[in-house]
Amino acid sequence: MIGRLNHVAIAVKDLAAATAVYRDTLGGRVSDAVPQPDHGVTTVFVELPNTKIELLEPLGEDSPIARFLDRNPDGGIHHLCYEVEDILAARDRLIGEGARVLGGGEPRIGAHGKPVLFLHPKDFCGTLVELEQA
Ligand SMILES: CC[C@H](C(=O)O)C(=O)SCCNC(=O)CCNC(=O)[C@H](O)C(C)(C)COP(=O)(O)OP(=O)(O)OC[C@H]1O[C@@H](n2cnc3c(N)ncnc32)[C@H](O)[C@@H]1OP(=O)(O)O
Ligand SMILES: [Co+2]
Repeated sequence: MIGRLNHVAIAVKDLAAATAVYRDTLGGRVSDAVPQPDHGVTTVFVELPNTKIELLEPLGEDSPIARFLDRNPDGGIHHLCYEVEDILAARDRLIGEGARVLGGGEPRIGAHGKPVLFLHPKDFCGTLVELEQA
């Protein structure tokens, strides 16, 4: 079911500083910062030859990454995003296997304009998993 690794997300308190680290210190190719109000984050993508790094900063009052950053004030790896051929079929299969699909199970449009879902970290080796329609 899961396919390509679309991105690895890193949550940070200071997106500009993190972007400078990936651009200047690591020599990465970074995108502009894009506010994603529906998701409560602002994103920067670092394009790599084989995948992407998604830098995330909280946006707004009840950002879903706020408590993660309280627990990890220096930032940290927040989630992995895998591509799937059919996100609704993947969702139904996962629910059938007892996995917790977050956000009521309805896909939402993510940073790449495609439907995404999130799976509870407690069901996936302590790792927050995002699925993106390929
Ligand atoms: C623009 C879209 C973009 C894209 O790529 O398209 C994005 O990626 S948007 C990314 C931001 N949005 C989300 O992350 C949505 C899904 N996430 C959530 O709904 C929450 O983050 C949630 C429910 C996974 C956790 O929220 P919160 O930390 O506030 O809940 P708790 O404090 O109750 O934590 C519960 C339990 O889970 C552990 N936890 C939380 N986050 C993570 C994580 N990222 N990785 C691993 N574990 C995590 C937390 O430590 C708690 O464990 P416990 O043992 O009970 O203390
Ligand atoms: Co993501």
